[in-house]
Amino acid sequence: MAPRTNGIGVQVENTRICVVMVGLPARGKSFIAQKAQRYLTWLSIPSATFNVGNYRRTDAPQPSADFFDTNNQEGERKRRAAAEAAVADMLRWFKKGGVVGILDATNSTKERRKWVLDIMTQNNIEVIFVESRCDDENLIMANIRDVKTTSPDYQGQDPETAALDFRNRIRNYEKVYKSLNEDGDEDDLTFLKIMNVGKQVIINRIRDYLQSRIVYYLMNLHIRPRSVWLSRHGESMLNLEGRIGGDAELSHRGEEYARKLPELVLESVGSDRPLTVWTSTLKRTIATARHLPKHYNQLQWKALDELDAGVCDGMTYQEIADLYPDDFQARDEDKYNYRYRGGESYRDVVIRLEPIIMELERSEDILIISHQAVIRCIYAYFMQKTQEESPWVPVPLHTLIKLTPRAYGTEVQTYKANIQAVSTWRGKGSTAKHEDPSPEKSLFQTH
Ligand SMILES: Nc1ncnc2c1ncn2[C@@H]1O[C@H](COP(=O)(O)OP(=O)(O)OP(=O)(O)O)[C@@H](O)[C@H]1O
Repeated sequence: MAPRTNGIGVQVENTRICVVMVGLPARGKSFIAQKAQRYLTWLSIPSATFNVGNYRRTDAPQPSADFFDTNNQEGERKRRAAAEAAVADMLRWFKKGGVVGILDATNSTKERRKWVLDIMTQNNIEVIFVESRCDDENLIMANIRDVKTTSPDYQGQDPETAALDFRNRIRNYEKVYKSLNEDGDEDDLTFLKIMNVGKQVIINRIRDYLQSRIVYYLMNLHIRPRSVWLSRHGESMLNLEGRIGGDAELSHRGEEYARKLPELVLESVGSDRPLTVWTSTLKRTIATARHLPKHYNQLQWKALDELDAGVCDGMTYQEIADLYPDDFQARDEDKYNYRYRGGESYRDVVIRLEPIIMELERSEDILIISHQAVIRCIYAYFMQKTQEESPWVPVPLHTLIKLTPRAYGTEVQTYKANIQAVSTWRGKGSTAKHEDPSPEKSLFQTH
């Protein structure tokens, strides 16, 4: 059997990594875990998160702070049982082909970390500990209000009482908490310690490529409020003819969209704070960005160029179906993996977009003007679309999409320019030049 590879080209046949989160409550462990899982899944690396709190809730659905007191034996027993159940499930999942399993729990004592390390090592699974430390009281309280008072642990309770109880829960953990290698005797462990949301990071004994990708990604995360805007170029001359690829000029209506875009952006930003604009290197995206304010920084990325249709570049779908019927069918059957002859697949596009995603994570407000397939891939990253779904997502022309990352997900808003354009969406099996996606396919709530 050929070795399994994935979106970052790593052979993962023998690699299995358990990422063990470490840190007091409300330090963003679940936030970090779900982002890492989303990134790895997007790159086709089988990954899953095992949240010990979810296991504990089956036995203790709404515990008060004293449940987490280390002198509470009943509480200790139940928390230990929850950790054991999560680890057992993770091991079963690894046996079925999992590659990166994330253990989302406080793991705040050396004993607990050693326990996980021993089990994983016995099963030939590498372990990286990822600790989030934060001593910014304001941020901790904001986190508690943001996500903890609405947690199932406090369902139906007064938010202020819940926040207070959660603060007390943290105090119970603080009594026994040991930061990674705090006493100098965990120096052999592989770990990443993130202090105050990346102000300082410590990296210890990172070994292979996949470990270093995970660490690099996590080092780049930030939580400053921001949005990412996505727009396709204005309608092009080839869009009018229903031809794919090429490097055409904008149509008359496409030009109109380019002129309207600054107003649309201003409306959706809600202030005159400047955005950084990334376009592809193709004429139609550069022309679409041309009327944006001069004080917006603009950058062209080759990685944002449209999916390369190889020998089919410049053809209509009907021409492709006539000339390459087997290819046409193969693409419909597995659009994510189908690679045009001499061109690219969606999978290839995701690989070349990986540096874009990394840069997006590091950045603040960015407006990306790119192409249908590329925007589908970026959208899939933020919205966790599967490989089956993402190549079919309708991304209409003359529409601005605003993505705003939140604690555990991404909010989407769309702004229509109300300038007519052809539809370039195509349903499975169809060779129509311009087909409207059925209303239920329309994903976006429009402004
Ligand atoms: N590195 C970080 N340091 C502090 N806060 C962060 C960090 N990363 C994300 N956050 C914030 O943490 C909040 C989410 O908290 P989260 O639920 O992930 O905490 P947790 O550590 O998993 O808590 P618990 O142990 O109770 O599950 C979000 O509001 C997010 O903005």
